[in-house]
This record gives sequence, C-alpha cells and structure tokens, in this order.
Amino acid sequence: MSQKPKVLISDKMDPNAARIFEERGCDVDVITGETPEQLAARVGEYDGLAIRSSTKVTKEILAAADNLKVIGRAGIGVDNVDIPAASAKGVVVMNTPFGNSITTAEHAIALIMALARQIPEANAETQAGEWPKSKFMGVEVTGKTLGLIGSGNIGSIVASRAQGLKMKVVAYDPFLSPERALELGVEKVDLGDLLARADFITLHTPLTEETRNILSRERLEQTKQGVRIVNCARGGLIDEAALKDGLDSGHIAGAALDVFATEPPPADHPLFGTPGFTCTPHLGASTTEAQVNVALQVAEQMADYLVTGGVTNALNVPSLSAEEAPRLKPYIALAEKLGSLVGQLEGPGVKSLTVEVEGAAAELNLKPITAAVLAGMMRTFSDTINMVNAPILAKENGLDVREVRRGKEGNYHTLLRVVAKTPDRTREVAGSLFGEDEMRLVEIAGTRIETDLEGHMIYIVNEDAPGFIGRLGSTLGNAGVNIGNFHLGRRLPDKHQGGDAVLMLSLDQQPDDATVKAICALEGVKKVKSLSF
Ligand SMILES: NC(=O)C1=CN([C@@H]2O[C@H](COP(=O)(O)OP(=O)(O)OC[C@H]3O[C@@H](n4cnc5c(N)ncnc54)[C@H](O)[C@@H]3O)[C@@H](O)[C@H]2O)C=CC1
Ligand SMILES: O=C(O)CCC(=O)C(=O)O
Repeated sequence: MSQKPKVLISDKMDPNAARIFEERGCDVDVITGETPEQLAARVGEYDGLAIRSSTKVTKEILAAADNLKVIGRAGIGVDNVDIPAASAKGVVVMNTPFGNSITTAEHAIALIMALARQIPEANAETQAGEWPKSKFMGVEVTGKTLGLIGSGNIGSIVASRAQGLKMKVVAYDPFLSPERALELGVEKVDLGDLLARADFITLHTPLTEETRNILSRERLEQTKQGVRIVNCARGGLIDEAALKDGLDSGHIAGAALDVFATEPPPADHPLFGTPGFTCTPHLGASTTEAQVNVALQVAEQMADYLVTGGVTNALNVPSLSAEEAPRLKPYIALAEKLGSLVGQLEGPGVKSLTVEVEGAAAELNLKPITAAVLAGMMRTFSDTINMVNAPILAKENGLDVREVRRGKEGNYHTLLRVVAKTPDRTREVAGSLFGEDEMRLVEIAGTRIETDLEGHMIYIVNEDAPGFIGRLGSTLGNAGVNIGNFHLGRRLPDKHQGGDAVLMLSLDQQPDDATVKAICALEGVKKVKSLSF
C-alpha cells in the first residue's frame, strides 16, 4: 500500500483544514507556535506545509524540508515564504487568493469609519469613566474622496463598499485598465494626483520592491492637510516614522494600521499612544467566514496536489485542474522517461530541446509535459530536480525550449517526440501510449522500436551483419547478465543489411563497466550505453 502524504499545519487554522486533509487521504499534524529551529527539525517528515502568516518559510526551513512538495498559504500574502528558494527546491507554493478578500475589505472600511469618528479613542475614554462628548468631533465620509492604492481583489471590493457610503473613489494602480476603472466606477489617477486629492487613503497592494515605502516621507508630505490613512495590506508600504511625524504635526488627522513593518511590533513602537493613531493586530482576515473559506480552500488545493497532482492557485507553476491531472498523468510519466533517455544518452550537453505532441496529446496542456521532459532529462545529473524547478533551471542555464503541437494523427493515435540538440548532433526519441496509460518508446535514432523504458537496459548501435547477436548474447551471458527483452530495428530510411541496426535490450542485471567495454569491443559496434529507468 502506498504511504499517505503527510501534512503539517504550523499556524492556527480553522479545524476544517485538518478534516479536509484527512477526508482526502492525507495524514495531518497540527503543531503551532514552534520556533524556527523546532520547525526546521520537524519539517523533513512532511510532504505538505499549511501556513498562515506566522510561520516564516525561510531558506533554512526549506533546506531542511527534504520531502516537502507543497506549501499552502491559507490567505493571500506570501511574503512570509521564500518563493525563489521553494522553486529551486521544487516545492509548489499556493495561496487562496479570494477566501478572505471581502473580510479584509470590510476591515478597511471599519478602520475608515473608526478614523472618521475617532471611535477607538472615544470608546477608551468613555470606558475609563469620562464623558468626553465635546472632545470628539468627527467627519462625514459622504462626499469625501477615497484614494485607493491598489485596486485588485480587495481594493475593488473596498471601492464598491465606499461607493455605497457615497464616497468618490480615485484609484492608483499601474495595472488598472481604463475599462476596468469604468466597470468599478473609479477614476484612474496617478499617485501624485491621488495624494493631492484624497481625504482618505487606503492601501491594497502586495509588498514588493516597487511598493515598499510607497507612502514615503516625501509622499506623505504631498498628501492633503487632514488626510486619514488606512493600511490593511502589508507593513512596509508606509514609512512609520514619517507617519508619526505627520500625526504629531497635525498634517495627518488619523492613521489606522492593521499591519506593521515588524510583526508583532515592539511594545514601545513610536506610533503607540500617538493622538489620531489606531491599530489592530493584523486582523484583516480574522472573521469566522474568511477563516473557514481559506482553511477549506487551502486543504482542498494541497490535498489535490498531493493526491492527484492537480495544481490550483500556485504562484510558481502553471495551474493544472483536478480533471486535467489524471489525463496528463501517463503523459507526464512518458515525458519523464523520454527526457531521462535523452539525458542518459547525451549528458549535460543539450543546448536546445523541442517537445512535439501529435494526435490526442496535442489537445493537452503542454506546459506540464515539457516540465516533465526537462525534469527527466536533468534528473540524470541531479537528484533534486523535479517538474517545479526543472523549467527554472533550464531557463537559468540558457536551454532553448520549444513546444510544437500537431493536431493530426500520424502512425500513432498519440505521440510525444523529444528533439534535443547538442553542439555535435540532434537526438530524437518518440513515445506513445497504448490503451489508457501503457507507455512505450516507439522511435529512437531514426529507428522504429517498441519497448518499455523500465529497469536496466542497454542501447546499442551496430553495423547490421550476421553473427552479431550471437556474440552479444555470449558476452552478456559470460558476465552473468540475463536478457529479459530484446528489441531490434534497422535505421530508417535505408533499412537494409549492412546499414545500422539499433538494439534496446531489457536486462535482469545491470552490466558492469567491463561488460559494457566488452560489448563496445565487439566487431561492428558503434555505440553502447547502459541505461536505467
Ligand atoms: N490584513 C490582512 O489580514 C490581509 C492583507 N492582505 C493583503 O492585501 C494585499 C492585496 O490583496 P489583494 O487585493 O487580494 O491582491 P491583488 O493581487 O488582487 O491586488 C493587488 C493590486 O495591487 C496592484 N499593484 C501592484 N503593484 C502596485 C504598485 N506599485 N502601485 C499600485 N498598485 C499596485 C496590482 O496591480 C493589483 O491590482 C496583499 O498584500 C495581501 O497580502 C490580504 C488579506 C488579508
Ligand atoms: O492569515 C491571516 O490572518 C493574515 C491574512 C493575510 O495577511 C493575507 O491573507 O495576506
């Protein structure tokens, strides 16, 4: 019986996640609150790691994660995962891009209202026994301009809720098209314009090199007198020291942060206690509804990947639906074998690789097939290569990879051909599927040969002359190597005696170097390669 995939849930997550993992055939452990060292010591046991924002999946954690195949973020932001390191290690990183968007947008609206009416301060003083009725004078939001920085999933929900509150919404987002702006009913503006016009500013971008410090000191100085600012996206988008100075000077009337540059922030954070400042401890996604949504979704996605190979919402590999995955599975296995054959025959010298599909295969998603060819080929030089990191490494190494699709059937109802070029020659191999999933090599070195690619094999090219097969059989027999299967073909297009013959033999034992050398020395032999699949 094959072992169940093992998943670790390392952050607090709705219990539905563990239930789904179990129902979908995974073993699951829930161990939260560990130090990085404790997690590093444990993570090697697991195939999947389900996290929220507390677990930091660093290079060090990944280095210890020997069996890890997938990291699932129950939420949106993945800035707590070292995605390049995960990709290099062949680990898929997924998030749940929609499950908590409404909840987070509602939190932004709540903070806008809290700032407009100074609700946190009024609450604190009232409960402290005061009755500060004349101290707190708010502002209406009706008719005010809301400046949206980032109008993706969350930003656009904030826009629609703000419009319900009769605010005018202007948006700065370099990726916002005029059509989408029209659809959202927002005015697309540049950042300078937004800063000059907005009564309220709310941020909804990821933290990237472009967005880091997007509200810098200089930009905060360009905001309208009395502006109120909300950040429910990521710490690091605002210069916190400049924000404090703006509040102290009275230029900024209020600021509400759900997120901080360092989380949790130090107890003596300069903004704490500043008049007009309000905060929540990264609660943007914290509603029952959102937590159930993201927990269910992350567990479903991760279990799909671990059990069937389906890929949804991955940030470092193309998606592959749960329906596509079973159809692709035999092709992926065939692609890996053909890639491995090319890798074993040509070594690391391949400079360009074309993956051609014909007939039924031409209807499939080609990306995973190409990734599998690359993985099969590159795994002959490194054990740590898989379908996730192979395309990245191929690109880094300047390998020219192309894909060709031909809908028309040729001699086979479905065909996968790999054409690899080294500086000296072109190597072509082709395979097909018989029935649903029986894979066969059907062509090598311009020769039609039908064979499995399984276990120990030997590939031989020789001058087709009488007596060779007897000599070969004796050489293998003398070395104690039994032939399991024997496939022989003449090289196309001549196909005549005296031309080249190609042999693929399945062997019950792996021939040692001396036996391979002895075969090389047989009369008429041009090439010999011992293979393993
Ligand atoms: N406080 C919390 O608990 C939560 C925070 N978030 C954070 O909210 C942020 C936004 O989430 P979504 O709306 O789902 O993401 P999204 O990807 O749908 O939208 C982000 C938008 O930012 C825009 N953008 C990117 N670079 C920009 C730039 N330089 N200037 C202006 N706009 C830029 C993009 O074009 C995109 O439209 C994420 O960082 C996420 O981590 C998400 C959920 C909960
Ligand atoms: O999991 C959480 O509570 C934080 C959510 C969040 O920040 C996100 O989804 O990006």
